[in-house]
Amino acid sequence: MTTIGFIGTGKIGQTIAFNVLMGGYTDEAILYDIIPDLPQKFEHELRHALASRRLRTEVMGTNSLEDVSSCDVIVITAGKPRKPGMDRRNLFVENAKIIAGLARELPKRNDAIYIMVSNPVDMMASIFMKLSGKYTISTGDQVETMRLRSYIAKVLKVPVNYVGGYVGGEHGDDAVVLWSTVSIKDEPVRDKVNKEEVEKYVKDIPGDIIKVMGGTTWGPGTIIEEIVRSIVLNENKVMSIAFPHYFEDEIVHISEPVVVGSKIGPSLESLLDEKDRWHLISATKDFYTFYKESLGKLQIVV
Ligand SMILES: NC(=O)c1ccc[n+]([C@@H]2O[C@H](COP(=O)([O-])OP(=O)(O)OC[C@H]3O[C@@H](n4cnc5c(N)ncnc54)[C@H](O)[C@@H]3O)[C@@H](O)[C@H]2O)c1
Repeated sequence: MTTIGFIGTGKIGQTIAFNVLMGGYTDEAILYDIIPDLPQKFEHELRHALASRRLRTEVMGTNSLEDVSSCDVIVITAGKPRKPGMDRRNLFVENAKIIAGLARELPKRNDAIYIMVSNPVDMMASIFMKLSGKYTISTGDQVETMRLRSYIAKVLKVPVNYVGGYVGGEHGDDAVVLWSTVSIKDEPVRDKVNKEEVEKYVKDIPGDIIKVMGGTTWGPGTIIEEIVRSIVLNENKVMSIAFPHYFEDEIVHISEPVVVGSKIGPSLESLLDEKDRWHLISATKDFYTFYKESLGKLQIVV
């Protein structure tokens, strides 16, 4: 029996929950938000969709955090989204307060897996794990990884399943394409693509979507569902998600290709070339510097 909890049922929370429930692999879902009646009405929407698909998943909308306590996997999307032109890191203070509150208030199960989605996602995962002591991952650069593959497939006019490769580091503007992993039909990509153009696309496209559509929903909503599925069904897929790394005196969440199943790991970092590994170390240091400074500003909360 698997129960999945969703903390936050706004735009991205709804999309992930819908995708997960339509996958038919969970027995129960608990939907939680602070907005009165929102999760309850979303519950009805999902019940109608489940009836149409003839799926027997139980679903409950609630405004009580206590109800999420028995879940096996908990997806956290609570928090503010960025506005057009805004950097994800600008959300740090506002969202850290929400995430710190959840880390303190959420009745915890020791063996649950917490999946952070709220931005800046990797730092929110680190804060949640630091304050709650519970194992937390972040959706990290799996979203960028799919943006990378889709763009290369489009420019080279090849089926997207021919394209391999991962993006790593911190989710957002500092993400790095791990070029030693990028391949077409298992052959290294070499100079078949304009690397600068690819990197620009991966970084710019979410902001461009936000300008027109108000937020990114369908891409991340589907990609994050795949992370949930890989954990629940123990599929052991290699994905570029961020998991806890111990650096200096902090836990930091940095993405690199790693096996994702009911347990996270092993990492495939040792298979990357020297340049890509150097980029990951540099991303870790940069993360740490910003994170430490920002934690300092949050002294009242943390
Ligand atoms: N990791 C990714 O790839 C990715 C992709 C898309 C969005 N996001 C991030 O996800 C977050 C949510 O985005 P959105 O578009 O769904 O925003 P949204 O405003 O539509 O939804 C956020 C929801 O969080 C709820 N909320 C706020 N505080 C809460 C609390 N303490 N407990 C429970 N719920 C609470 C709000 O009531 C709201 O319903 C943002 O930080 C956004 O940047 C991340």
